[in-house]
Amino acid sequence: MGHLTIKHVRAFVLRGGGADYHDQADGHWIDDHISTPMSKYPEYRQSRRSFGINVLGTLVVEIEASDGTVGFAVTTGGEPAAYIVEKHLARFIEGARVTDIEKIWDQMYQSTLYYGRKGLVINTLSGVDLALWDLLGKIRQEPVHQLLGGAVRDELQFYATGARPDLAQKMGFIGGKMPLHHGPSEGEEGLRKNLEQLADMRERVGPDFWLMLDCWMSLDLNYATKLAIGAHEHGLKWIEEALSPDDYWGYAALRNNVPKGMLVTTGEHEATRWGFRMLLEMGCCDIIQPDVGWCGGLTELVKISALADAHNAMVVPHGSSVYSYHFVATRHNSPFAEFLMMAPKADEVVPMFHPQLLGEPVPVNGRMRLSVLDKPGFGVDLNPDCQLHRPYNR
Ligand SMILES: C[C@H](O)[C@H](O)CC(=O)C(=O)O
Ligand SMILES: [Mg+2]
Repeated sequence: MGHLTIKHVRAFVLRGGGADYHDQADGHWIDDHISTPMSKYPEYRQSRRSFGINVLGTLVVEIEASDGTVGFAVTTGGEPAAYIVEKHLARFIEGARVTDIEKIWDQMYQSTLYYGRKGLVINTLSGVDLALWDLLGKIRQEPVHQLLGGAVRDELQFYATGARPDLAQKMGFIGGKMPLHHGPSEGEEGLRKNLEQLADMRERVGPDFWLMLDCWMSLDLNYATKLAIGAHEHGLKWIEEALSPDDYWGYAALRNNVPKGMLVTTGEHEATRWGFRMLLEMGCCDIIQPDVGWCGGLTELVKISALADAHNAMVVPHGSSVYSYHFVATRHNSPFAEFLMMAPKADEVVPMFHPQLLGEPVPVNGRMRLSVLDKPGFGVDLNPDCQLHRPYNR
């Protein structure tokens, strides 16, 4: 096995849902007047697709070993990411040993530093990294959670993100996270509506069910503080991604400002151990939420998680389906996981990356047995019904 090398890497683009989970049709809860950094422009307030949240589409990275085994992964990044894989990163991948994951990561990161570090480039690198882990798992016929050192629990438990925590409660989830609908540019009236929505949901779910608000980078410190104080009487468990991911200082101040017991969470748009080091050392949050498809992949997430552990912070990865399930199972400081409700009305559990993956497991009663993940690699296949497009076939 040690002598197996990588023969080919191929990058494809896919449209419609899946890893680019904001790429949904009209009427989906995920695009219904959600507060964003663009909400200050009234013409971009009603829909995130209006400002282009879904322009990139899904990147599919396929890596083929010299024995013909193929590993793959999906993330966001679409055509520009496919360009980076084929025209730049391929040189570090093809010809390397299938076990060279750490070296390939370092070469991809160092060689893109002058135009990378965060965002699209790290999404791309993450996609390659996840495909390498999938390939190694498939070659060794072991699930990725075993390659990572083994699971620390037999079952994962989930909270649900979506418009209907009351329905998520009935489906067995441990909590519900709602999108915030109104930002600072909608003034006091918007703030009142945000709090009314939370109060209404608290009424429906009773006193003990976790309720959280996802602010998707859209607030300023003053608004976030007022929201947190107002939300405290409705038992808000955490306020998520309230500020710009660049505002480490704002997060540190917000953490001081929120009522005792309320948690501050962020990090889904942060990347690499260096970005998370800022969040952790500056005391920005209680829970970090890296997305394994965006933060640098699994190789980097393991390092980020160790850093968080040393700072007594939990790591609850953002979405990302099987790619995070295999990780969460192996970490003591990841006691629960997120499940993104991709049904348009958030009224049923559907696989998060549907329709792009086959065999994608979902929580049942808000839980997932580890045995469900006991398949080689990440345990999923690409759906052959999805139209793959390879824009930069070398
Ligand atoms: C619901 C949020 O606006 C976003 O679409 C997903 C997210 O940030 C999360 O799951 O966390
Ligand atoms: Mg979020």
